[in-house]
Amino acid sequence: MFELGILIKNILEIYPADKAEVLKDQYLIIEDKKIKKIASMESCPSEKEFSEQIDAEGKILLPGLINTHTHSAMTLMRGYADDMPLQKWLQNKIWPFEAKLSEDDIYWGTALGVLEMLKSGTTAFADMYFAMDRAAEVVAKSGIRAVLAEGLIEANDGEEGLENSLNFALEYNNTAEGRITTMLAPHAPYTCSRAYLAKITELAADNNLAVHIHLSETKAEVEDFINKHSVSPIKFLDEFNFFENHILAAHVVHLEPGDLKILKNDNVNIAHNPVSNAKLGSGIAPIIDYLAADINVSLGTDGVSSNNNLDLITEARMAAYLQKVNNYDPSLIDTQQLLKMLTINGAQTLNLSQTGMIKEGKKADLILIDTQSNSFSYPHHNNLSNLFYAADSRVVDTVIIDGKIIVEAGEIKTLDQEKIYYEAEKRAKRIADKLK
Ligand SMILES: N[C@@H](CCSC[C@H]1O[C@@H](n2cnc3c(=O)[nH]cnc32)[C@H](O)[C@@H]1O)C(=O)O
Ligand SMILES: [Zn+2]
Repeated sequence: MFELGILIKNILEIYPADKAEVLKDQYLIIEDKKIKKIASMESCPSEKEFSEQIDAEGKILLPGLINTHTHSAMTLMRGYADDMPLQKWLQNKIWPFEAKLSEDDIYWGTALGVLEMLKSGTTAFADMYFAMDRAAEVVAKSGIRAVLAEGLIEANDGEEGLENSLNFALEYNNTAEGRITTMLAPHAPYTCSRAYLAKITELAADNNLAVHIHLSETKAEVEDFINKHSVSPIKFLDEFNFFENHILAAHVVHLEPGDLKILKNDNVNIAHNPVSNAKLGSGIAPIIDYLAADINVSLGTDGVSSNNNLDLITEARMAAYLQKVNNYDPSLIDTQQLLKMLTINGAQTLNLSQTGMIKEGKKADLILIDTQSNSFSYPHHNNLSNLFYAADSRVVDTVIIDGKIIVEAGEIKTLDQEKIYYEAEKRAKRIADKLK
C-alpha cells in the first residue's frame, strides 16, 4: 500500500529545540521518515489524507531525547553493587560479573535497557560494551536508533579484539535501515596503552569512524595517570592527535591546566553523566566552563549500575541542580539549555545531525509528553519547567523514531516487555548466585 504518512494534530505546544520559541496549537505531518510540515491547526488538512493519525490534545511535542553514553546491558547489574568508588566498583564487583555474561545475557540485558529507554522518551543512544552484534539485534527489532561500539580494554582484548571491533564497526555501520551507526571505543587512557590508542586513532581516521572513550572521570584516576606519564590524560592523548577524529568523551570531570584549550580547539564532544558522577562520588564536571567555551555538552546516563536507571529527564534535572549548587548560582543551566543538551547537542555528539530538532526536513524522531498525567502535575505555568523540574519519565506518552510509532499511550509496540523482565531477572540472578 502507498504510504500516506502520519498526521499529529491538536499539539498543545511544540518545543523545536533549535530556538527558544514555543509553537502553540499545531499539527505536524510525517512522510518518508521525515518531518514534512509543521503549521497551525487553523489550516489542518483532512484526516482522510493520512494512513495514521495521532490526536495530541493536552500533549507537548519535543525532539526525541538522546543518551550519549551508556552500557545498556548493565541493566543486569542494577542494585548489584552500590555505594562504592569507581575503581573498587569496577574491579571488585562489575568486572567479575561481566566475566560471566554470555552473549545471550547481553542480548536480554540490552533489551531491558532499550525497553526502559524507549518508554522514557529516548530515541537514540550511544553504547560501549561487548557482543555488540547481539545489542544490534535488539536495536534492529526495537526500532530505536543507536551508535554502537565494542569497548576495548587492552589487557583483555589485545590486537584481536581491536580487529574484531573494527570489523564490527565496518559491518554494522548504517544497518537497521540506517538506524545503527558505529564507532571505535577504547575504554579509557588507563586501560589502553599509548601504542594501542595511537593505532585506534589511525584506524578511525582511515575508516572515517568516530571514537568513544571514558576520559578524566575521577580525581584518583587523573592523579595516578600524571604520576605515571607526567602529563594529564587529555594532554597525553593530544600528543598523538587522538582528538583529530570525531570524539565522544564520557565524563570529563577533572581538568588540569591546559586541558580545556585542547577540548575546545579539537571540538571534543562531551557526554556529561551527572547522576553516575554523583553516585560514584566522582565529582561535578565543570560544564559551565565547557558551555562558556562553546564546547559541545550532551547528556548520558552511563550504565544502570552507577545511576540506577536510564531516565534522561531526571538526568537533566541533576545536571542543572549540580551546577546551581556547586556554583551557588540558581541562574545557571535553565530548562531551554537542558532541552538543547538532550537533543541538538546529543545529535552533534553522535554525528546524527539529521535528528535532534523539530524542523521541516529533519528526521521524525519525536516524543509526546502528556501534560495531564499524574507525574506531570498541575498547574501548567511553564510546561518545560514541569517536565524537567517536577516530572519523571512516566509522562512520556508517544515515541516516534524514523517516522514509526514505537511507543503509544506509554505501551511499547515492538518488544515483549514481560518476556524481557523474565529473562533479565533469571539471568541476573544466575550470575549473582555464581559469584556468591
Ligand atoms: N572488551 C572489554 C569491555 C569494555 S566495555 C566498557 C566497560 O566500561 C565499564 N564501565 C561502566 N561504567 C564505567 C565508568 O563509569 N567508568 C569506566 N568504566 C565503566 C563497563 O563495566 C565495561 O566493562 C572487556 O573485555 O572488558
Ligand atoms: Zn561509562
